[in-house]
Amino acid sequence: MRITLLRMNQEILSVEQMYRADALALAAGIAGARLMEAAGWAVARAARRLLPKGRIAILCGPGNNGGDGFVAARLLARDGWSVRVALLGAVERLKGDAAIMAGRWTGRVEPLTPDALHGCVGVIDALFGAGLARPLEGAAKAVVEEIGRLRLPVIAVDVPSGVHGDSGAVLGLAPDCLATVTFFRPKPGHCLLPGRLKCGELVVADIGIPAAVLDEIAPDLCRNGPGVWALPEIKAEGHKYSRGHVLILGGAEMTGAARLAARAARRVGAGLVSIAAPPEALGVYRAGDPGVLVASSEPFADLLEDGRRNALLLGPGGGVGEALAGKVLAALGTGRPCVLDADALSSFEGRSADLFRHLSDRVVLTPHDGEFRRLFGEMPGSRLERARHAARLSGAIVLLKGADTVVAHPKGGATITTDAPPWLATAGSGDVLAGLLAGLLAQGMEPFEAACAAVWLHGRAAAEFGPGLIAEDLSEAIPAILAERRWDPHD
Ligand SMILES: NC(=O)C1=CN([C@@H]2O[C@H](COP(=O)(O)OP(=O)(O)OC[C@H]3O[C@@H](n4cnc5c(N)ncnc54)[C@H](O)[C@@H]3O)[C@@H](O)[C@H]2O)[C@@H](O)CC1
Ligand SMILES: Nc1ncnc2c1ncn2[C@@H]1O[C@H](COP(=O)(O)OP(=O)(O)O)[C@@H](O)[C@H]1O
Ligand SMILES: [K+]
Repeated sequence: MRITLLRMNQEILSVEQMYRADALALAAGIAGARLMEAAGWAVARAARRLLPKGRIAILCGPGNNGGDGFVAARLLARDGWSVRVALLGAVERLKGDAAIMAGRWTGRVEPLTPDALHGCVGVIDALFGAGLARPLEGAAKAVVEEIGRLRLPVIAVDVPSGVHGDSGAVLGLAPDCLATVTFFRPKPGHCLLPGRLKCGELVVADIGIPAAVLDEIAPDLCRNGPGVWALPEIKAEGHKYSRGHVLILGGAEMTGAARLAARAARRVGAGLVSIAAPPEALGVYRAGDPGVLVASSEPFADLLEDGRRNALLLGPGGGVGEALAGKVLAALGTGRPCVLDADALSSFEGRSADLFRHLSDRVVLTPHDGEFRRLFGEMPGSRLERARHAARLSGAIVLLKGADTVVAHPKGGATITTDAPPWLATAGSGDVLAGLLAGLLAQGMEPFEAACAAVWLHGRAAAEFGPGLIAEDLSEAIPAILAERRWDPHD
């Protein structure tokens, strides 16, 4: 079964899917040269907007990325810009649409060397796009190094040359761009680090590929945002139990973590939040926020008996060890939606199979990279591939935290969050995320959507607050975000 993302209008296409989109557009009777003209037009438009007026170096590669460069050169020259075109390889070796576009360029074509940059105030990087197969070397490498030395502003065509479209990895080196103009839909490499940081502003240009090709391609990856989930409604006839009851397991030592999570769960709308505290720490928790219910965590099974406690969160400050592992298995045994974070994950280091056999897509695992390694070992591939693989392997939803947080469903769907600010990297911020997620689960959201929504709200709260943020601030920024009635699904 494929999972359907709500109003999936922020799709991300893999490089292979993008080639298929191209092929389907051609099969529908749209000429390749027309797509390339539109691509080059979008690049020229971005260049006019962003590059300083002066001589522009247009660096063309041996494939279709270079073809887009030739179109941009022609359009800019026609508008009176001074351009200098340099090609990697010989014009006679260009093929297909790239050869056609080189033919339509009537100016000079110089060989690609760092000299081509001299006297230029900006660069269009049309060396390699989707076809990048290996690290930059020779003349391409030398020119990109020189761009860095000269600190020239660069607009990349499709991707900064050297950035891998699927993984966001930099093969060898890639220019730091002012903007990147890609076509039809973004690719994972624009969203994952370090590629995203190389891109600068991302412009996604419509080049005439009909959106209907997506019916055939059926993408299962998208950018996270309000377009892909809907927050729970607050019902007029509701009462606190109908808004759900979150049960959070607190620890004996790190008592702040569960309290941060509890406050977040309440702010995001859970009707009730209980912290289950070890007997020796009950006093600490009882002295905390008065609106939180506090109960002894011993015996934990008793607390799980009341089915109204419909969303469970274990791990923040929980203390790594057998005791926590046992409680995790008891919580999973209820079949209720469950968030496993931090110590709940680390408690299964070296014995992850013991955990995985109890997981399902009602469970969300929320590791950062370190916890991920403890649970899943060293895995090859991009963060997207790793999160997807881990979700398949464990059977749970995996929310892999970081600057480019990935949420992956065991049956295939995934999102990447591209707009969380870096000042979220502060102690306790992960506990708040776990609390937001548990609070949304308690209100009945599907776990995958709840995970995506929690990540987005968390990032948005941090963005609204700005630098200087500490974990305690995050929950306080949530009400203003919930009050935003008009969410543009395209933003
Ligand atoms: N797919 C689409 O719908 C469209 C694609 N267009 C452009 O087409 C591009 C893809 O074109 P191509 O498939 O021709 O691929 P590229 O133009 O990215 O590069 C392919 C060529 O570069 C060589 N190459 C790859 N890595 C190299 C390296 N490190 N050093 C030296 N040579 C290397 C390959 O052997 C091949 O000859 C896109 O990035 C985009 O710019 C646009 O024209 C518009 C339409
Ligand atoms: N550079 C960054 N940019 C955006 N978000 C980040 C960055 N670094 C960390 N985060 C986010 O901050 C949170 C940190 O969580 P975590 O690592 O669990 O910290 P803690 O355990 O201290 O709460 C995660 O949501 C993560 O995605
Ligand atoms: K490029």
